[in-house]
Amino acid sequence: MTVDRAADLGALIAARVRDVPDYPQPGVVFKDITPLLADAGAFGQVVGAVVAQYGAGAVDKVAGIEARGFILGAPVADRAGAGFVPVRKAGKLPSQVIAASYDLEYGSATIEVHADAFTPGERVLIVDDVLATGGTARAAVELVRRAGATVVGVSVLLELAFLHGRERLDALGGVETRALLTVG
Ligand SMILES: O=P(O)(O)OC[C@H]1O[C@H](OP(=O)(O)OP(=O)(O)O)[C@H](O)[C@@H]1O
Ligand SMILES: Nc1ncnc2[nH]cnc12
Repeated sequence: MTVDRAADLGALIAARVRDVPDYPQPGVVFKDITPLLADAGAFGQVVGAVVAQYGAGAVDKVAGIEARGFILGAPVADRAGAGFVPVRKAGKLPSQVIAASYDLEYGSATIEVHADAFTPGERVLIVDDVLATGGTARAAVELVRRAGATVVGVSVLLELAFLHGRERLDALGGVETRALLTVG
C-alpha cells in the first residue's frame, strides 16, 4: 500500500488550523494555528516536514518572521543544524538594522533584521506560518539579499493561494516557495 505522507500531513494541518471569520477586521478569515501548536504530535510533524524539504545541514541560517514564524522557525533551525535569525517588526531589535516595508492582507508593516545577522554567501531559509499576499515574505527575501546572503527558499505551513503570494515571490526570481498545505 502506498501512503501519501504529504496528503496525510495536509489533512492533519487542515484539521488543526482554525478559521476565525472577521479577524482582525471584517471580511478576513484568519487562519489560527494555535490548535496545531498545542498538539505535540502535529507540531513535531510540521517541524520535521519543513526540515526534510532541504535536509539537515543544507542551510546555514533559518530566518523566522515575527511572530508566528518564530514559533516554527526556531525548532526548524535547531533540527536542521542551522542558526536562527529573528526578522522582527520595526523597533524591536537593539543594534543596527536594515528595514523593509510592505502591505499585507490586513494592513501594512515594516520588518527589520540586524545588519550583521548574516555572513555574505550564507544559505538562508525563510520560515513563516502563512503565505497570503506574499508582502511579508517578499520583504524578508529583500532583507536577506541586501545583507549579502542567499535565500534558498521560503517555507510556510499554509499558503492562501487566492491571495497570490507565490506569484509575488516567483517574480523576484530564484526563490523556491514551499507550503505544507495550499488552500484556495
Ligand atoms: O503574505 P502576507 O499577506 O504578507 O501575510 C502573511 C503574514 O501575515 C501574518 O503575520 P502578521 O503580520 O499578522 O503578524 P503576527 O505573526 O505577529 O501575527 C503571517 O504570520 C505572515 O507573517
Ligand atoms: N488570513 C490570514 N490568517 C492568518 N494569517 C494571515 N496573514 C495574512 N493573512 C492571514
